[in-house]
Amino acid sequence: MVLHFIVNPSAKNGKCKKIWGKIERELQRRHIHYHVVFTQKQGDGAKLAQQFAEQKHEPFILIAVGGDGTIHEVMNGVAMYDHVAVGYIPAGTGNDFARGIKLPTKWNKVFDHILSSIKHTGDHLYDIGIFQGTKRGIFVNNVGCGFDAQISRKVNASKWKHILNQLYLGKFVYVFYLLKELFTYQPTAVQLTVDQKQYVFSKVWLVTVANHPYYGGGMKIAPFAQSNDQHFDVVVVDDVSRLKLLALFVTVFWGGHVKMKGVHTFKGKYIRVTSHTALPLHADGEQIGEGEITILVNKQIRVVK
Ligand SMILES: Nc1ncnc2c1ncn2[C@@H]1O[C@H](COP(=O)(O)OP(=O)(O)OP(=O)(O)O)[C@@H](O)[C@H]1O
Repeated sequence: MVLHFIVNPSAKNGKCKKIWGKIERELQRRHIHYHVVFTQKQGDGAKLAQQFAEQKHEPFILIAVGGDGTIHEVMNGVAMYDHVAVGYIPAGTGNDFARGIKLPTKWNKVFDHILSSIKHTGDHLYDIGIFQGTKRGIFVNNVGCGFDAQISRKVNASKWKHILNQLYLGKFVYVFYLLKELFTYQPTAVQLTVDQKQYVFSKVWLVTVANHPYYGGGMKIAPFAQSNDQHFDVVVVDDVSRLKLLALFVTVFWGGHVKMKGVHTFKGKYIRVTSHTALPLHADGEQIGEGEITILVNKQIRVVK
């Protein structure tokens, strides 16, 4: 058997390249046949993954090495092909997908798990979500509408992000924009459809549609979400003061925010979010434009872990 890898050497501020070096030595030490390709820029993960899937006709395992952006791209490339099982070795800064599927934190433990799963054909099924707004695609962690998407949009556009990331101070850019938007963002009326039911909220800060609990590098935004139940958890934050929203960003680290007044939770397979204002949107932290969005549980993919 040959293991196929897609590695994003730039993930974790370039540390992923070193982690791959260690994985490669381990593969050679164990005499495991492997084939590796490296991403060179944004979008390569999806293209390379799709190329693998189209070239191969027998079932195979494709292992992504990088952060949430890398697994997002790889899943987008292979989600429609039933002969691919995906593995993931976390080597990013946030690693929410790894938390979501309960992977060990150390790469060598994940690697051992993958190898023993392969021997015992221990694949797990993972829900794949499809979003359709101004853009269409697959998400693996969550889709966000509103305040949080606005922060990630500002962070990604910031010239400071790259500079501070190099100094391992990238989180400060998030904190800066979180505080800035906390004082300037205008909550808006939102109509939400979850399966056949419709809800109207008047002052929405954010709507998150989550496949598993974790978000933004370990925040437990949807504490009860399960990535294999073929449903998504929806969290709406509506009509809370700016001060309370700040408190929410503390309690969210242990999932305590779901008990706060103004936080509403739902579960469904079909979710639609509309608003009269152009809501900023993200999928797995990547910008996907603004406006209305529809989200569906699409299918399940085999994950080796
Ligand atoms: N060779 C490359 N150079 C620069 N960027 C790349 C390269 N290959 C991929 N990318 C892009 O890097 C971005 C970040 O990658 P990724 O999310 O995996 O790492 P991270 O940001 O360190 O981790 P996390 O998302 O878990 O915080 C992705 O959007 C991806 O498209």
